Amino acid sequence: MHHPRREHFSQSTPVRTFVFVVGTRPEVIKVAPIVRRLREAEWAVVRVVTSGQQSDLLDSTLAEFDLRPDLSIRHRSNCHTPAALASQLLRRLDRYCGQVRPDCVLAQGDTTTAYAASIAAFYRKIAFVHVEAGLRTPSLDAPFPEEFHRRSIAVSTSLHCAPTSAAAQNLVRENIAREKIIVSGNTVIDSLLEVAASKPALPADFPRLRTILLTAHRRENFGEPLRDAFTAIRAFVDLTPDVAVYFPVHPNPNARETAIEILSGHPRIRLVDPLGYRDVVAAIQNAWCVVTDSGGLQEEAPALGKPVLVLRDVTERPEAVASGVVELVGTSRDQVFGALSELNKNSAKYTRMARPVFPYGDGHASKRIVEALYRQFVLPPQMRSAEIIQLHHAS
Ligand SMILES: CC(=O)N[C@@H]1[C@@H](OP(=O)(O)OP(=O)(O)OC[C@H]2O[C@@H](n3ccc(=O)[nH]c3=O)[C@H](O)[C@@H]2O)O[C@H](CO)[C@@H](O)[C@@H]1O
Repeated sequence: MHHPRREHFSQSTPVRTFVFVVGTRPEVIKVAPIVRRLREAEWAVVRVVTSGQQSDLLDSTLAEFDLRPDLSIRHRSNCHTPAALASQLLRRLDRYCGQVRPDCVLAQGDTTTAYAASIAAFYRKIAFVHVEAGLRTPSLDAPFPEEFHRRSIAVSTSLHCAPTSAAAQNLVRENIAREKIIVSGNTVIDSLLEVAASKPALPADFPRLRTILLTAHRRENFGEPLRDAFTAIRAFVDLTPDVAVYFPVHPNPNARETAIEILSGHPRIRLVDPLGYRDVVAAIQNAWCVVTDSGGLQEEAPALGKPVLVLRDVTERPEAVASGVVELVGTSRDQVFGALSELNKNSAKYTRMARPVFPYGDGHASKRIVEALYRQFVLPPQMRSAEIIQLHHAS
C-alpha cells in the first residue's frame, strides 16, 4: 500500500507521516488521544497499524475509541509466544515501513508490539517515538518480558515521552540525552478524564454493596500466585457480608481458569466479561477499592480517588505508592487478606488512601506530545525550542 506524500500543504510547512503501531487494549486507550489530536494538525498524516497481538480485546477497544486501522496485521500461524509474534511482526512492519516511508513510527509502553515496532523503525532508519517511556523495575525479567522491552526500546528512541519526572530520571540514568526526553504526563489520564467527565453509566450488574473492583492477568502471577491471592479475597468476602467483588475476567486462559476455579459460585463475587472503557471508568468511580496487577488501573484509580492494592511485589509506578494511595501487597494469602482487612477496619487509613491524586498526569499529555512532535519533525533544528524538550524536575 503506498500513500502518496504531499510534500507541502502550504508554501512553508512540510507534511510529515506518523505511523502508530498498537496491539493491545491499553495501547489503544493510551494512543487514542494522541492520534485524535494529531489528526487535527494540518502538518500530519496519521496511519494506525494493529499488530494482532491481543485480537480478542482489540477490536472492541478500537471501536470504542473510534480508531480505524489503516493496516490490521493478521497471523496465519500460531503466534502465542513473544518470539513468534516479534519475528512475524518485524517482517510485516518492515514491509509496511518500506511502502509508506513514514517520517516517524510511534508506539506505547512495553508490549512485544512496541518492541518490534522500535526495531522495524531502526532497521529502516526511521525516527521512533516512545510513549510512556522510562518506566523501570530493578529486575530485567519482572515484569517478563515487558521490562526487557522497555529497556531495549529506549536504546533506539529519538523522542522519549516520559509520563513522570521519575521516569525521565530513569532515562537520564541510562545516559539518554536530556534533549530527547519530555515529561508529558501519561495519556491514560487524558482518556480517563475525558470519559469520566461524560458521566459513564454504571454497568447494570455492578453490585450495590461496598465493592472491590478486581482485575488480574500478569504473566508472572499465573498459577500459584493468582490462586493464593484469589483464595485470600474469597476468604475476606466470606467474612465481610457487606462487601462484594466485581471481576472483569481477562480472556487469557491462564487467568480465566484460575478465576473460575477459585472465585466462581459465590453470591457476592461477580465474574464478568471484559468491560468497555466507559464501564471500567464507572466501575472504578463506584468501587470501594481496586485490587489489581494491572499497570493502567494503578494509574487510573488514584486519579478517581480510589485506594489500590497491587497484587505484585514490585511496580514500575512508584509515584502513587509514594503518595500513600497505592499499596504493594504481593500475592501471598496472608498479605492480601491482611491488606483487605486493614482497609476495612482502619477507616483513617481508608480515608487517607481514598483521595484523588494525579501523579501520572493532568489530562493534557497528548497536547504536550503533539507539540513535541511538531518541534522535532516540522520545525527546522534552529527553531526548536528547548522549553519543551527539557527535563522537568520533580516539584
Ligand atoms: C507491565 C505493565 O504494567 N504493563 C502495562 C500493560 O498494560 P496493563 O497491565 O495496564 O493492561 P490491562 O490491565 O490489560 O489494561 C489496562 C487498561 O484496560 C482498561 N480495562 C481493564 C479491564 C477491562 O475489563 N476493560 C478495560 O478497558 C483499564 O482501565 C486500563 O486502562 O501494557 C501497557 C501497554 O504497553 C503498558 O502501558 C503498561 O505498562
